[in-house]
Order: sequence, then C-alpha cells, then structure tokens
Amino acid sequence: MNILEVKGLTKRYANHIALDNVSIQVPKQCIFGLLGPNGAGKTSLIRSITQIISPEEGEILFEGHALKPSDVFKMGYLPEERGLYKKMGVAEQILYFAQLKGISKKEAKSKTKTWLERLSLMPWHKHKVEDLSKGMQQKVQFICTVIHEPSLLILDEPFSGFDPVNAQLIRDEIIRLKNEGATIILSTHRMESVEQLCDRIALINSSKKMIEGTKNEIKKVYRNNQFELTTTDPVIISETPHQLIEETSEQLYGYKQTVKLLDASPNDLLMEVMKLTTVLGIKEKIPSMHDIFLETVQNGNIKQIEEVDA
Ligand SMILES: Nc1ncnc2c1ncn2[C@@H]1O[C@H](COP(=O)(O)OP(=O)(O)OP(=O)(O)O)[C@@H](O)[C@H]1O
Repeated sequence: MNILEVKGLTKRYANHIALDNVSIQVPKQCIFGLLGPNGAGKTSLIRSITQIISPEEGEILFEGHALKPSDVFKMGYLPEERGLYKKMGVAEQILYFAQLKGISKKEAKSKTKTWLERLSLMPWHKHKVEDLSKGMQQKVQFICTVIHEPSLLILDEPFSGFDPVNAQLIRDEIIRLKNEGATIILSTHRMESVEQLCDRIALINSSKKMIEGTKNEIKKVYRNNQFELTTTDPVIISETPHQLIEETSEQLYGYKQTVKLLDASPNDLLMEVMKLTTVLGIKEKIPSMHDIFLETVQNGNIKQIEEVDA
C-alpha cells in the first residue's frame, strides 16, 4: 500500500515551472530517495506535500485520502534550512515542538528524555541551543522532527554538518524508525547514503520526473554489460566483440581491467582470456546510483523502468 501518491503535480513561480506534471508513489514503510540536481524541483515537491505551498495542478493522496491540513500532524519535516530557536533550552525546545505536533506534555517529556539519551545529548539538555556545536544542533533538530512519531518523515539533507560517526548514528536511527513503521522520504546529494538506505528512488531533473522505481529495478535497467576482470598477468583483449573501458591497472594481486561486452557473453571473454593467462576473478560491474545520476542528468539517458519488484 502507498502512504503517499502524488499525481500530475504542476507548480509555477511567476514564469518558472518548478514542477511539471510530476507523479510519484511512496509505498508504506520504505525509504524513498528523492534525487535531482540543484534547482530540479525537489524542495517544491516536498513543500507541496507538507502543504507549505499550493500547486496549481494535480493531486496528493495521503494514506489513501486527499491530503488535508490535519495530515501535517502525521508528518515530520526536516528542512534543509534548519530553524531552531537559538536562545531556547535544548529540552524546552524539543518539548515545545512535540506539543505543537499534538502530543501531551507528559508524553512529550518522556519521549524527550528517551531521545536525548539515544543521541547522547542528555548532558546538554539545560543548555541554550546556541551553546551547542553545529552537529549537536543538527541532532536537536532531528529530534524535533521525529519526536511525535510521524508516519511520514521527510528529511532534506539530514546528514549535512555531521562527522562520519554521527552521520552513521543518524543513518541507524532512520533505519530504526523505518523498522518501527515509519515511511521516510530522503532528499540528499550523498549517493553513498542513497545506496545504503533507499529502497525506492525518484529522480527529478528540470522540473520533470525522469525515473522512478526500486533501486534494483533501476540498476537492472541501467546495467550495461561491463565486467571487471582480474588476471595474473596483463593481457590484451581483442577489441571486438569486447571493448576496454578502463586501462589495465596493477592490483595487489594481479591485473584488473573493465571490459564492456558488445556482442559476447562473459563465457566468450573467459575463453579468450584463459588461452592467454590465469583468470583470478570476473565480476559484473553494476552501475552505482552516482553513475546513474550522471547518466540521466548529464547525458540525458532516460530509460523506462520496468516495475518488477514486489
Ligand atoms: N519562491 C520561489 N519563487 C520563485 N522561484 C522559485 C521559488 N522557489 C523555488 N523556485 C525555483 O524553482 C526551481 C526549483 O527549486 P527547488 O528549490 O524546488 O529545487 P531543489 O531541487 O530543491 O534544488 P536544491 O537541490 O538546490 O535544493 C528553481 O529554479 C528555483 O529557483
């Protein structure tokens, strides 16, 4: 079941179209990566979902019904431009946001304590936000976003400002929230986090959705018959039906080269190479989300994604 369905959304600012007939489907309890270059329209889409702006055309369904104002209580939005009250105390601030989202003071107090302990902020609970480091302030903002246990969490660049240890802590928390039932829309330019976290992805470019599908569906379609071959000695592979993609490089053990198979199978390649030297390994080079991002955005190579995964 989809927790969110966006259908044919169009948003204009004066003469500029920020979203052009954009549709996405966000299944319940998934981590949905919203990708795209700067100015693509991601924030405009997020602001439409959180009802900060009103699109001119299209509809948004949340939990099966037309989006309504009270649905914001079931959402948590971490915007890219963070907004905490710097002069307010840490715990006081979290309590304030929790109550704004409709939870009782008693419940808010107990949840605040749990989260402060979880993110190692307890020693700072009485300090003003302005006394905290940037990363610690980011943690406070994260807590303010999730404290009311929203069913839909929208996180815009949640890892910015964090050192690698704290970025991993936040990644682990995102996975935990998902496992507890939340759905997460993650907008980020950090492709390693997309690889690590996202189940499903939509890529927006120049106001239009270019591709959408599960990570596996997208990777299957963008596979391009490239294989990494490692051999004990450097070998020269005939150009047809193979094509050398990367020059042979010396590894700790043996030599590696990436070969694109044009009109040949991996077995054909192996048979040719085995006549010349010993094969230490052969592995398909599956394109990363980084490769796919560049392929679609820079080279305009948009492929139709076949929905095959359940
Ligand atoms: N309030 C506004 N008035 C006019 N134009 C706007 C407004 N907000 C956004 N835009 C324009 O709409 C387009 C999409 O902007 P948006 O902020 O949605 O992109 P984005 O994908 O979130 O980019 P980034 O990755 O840089 O945050 C941009 O060209 C932007 O300049």
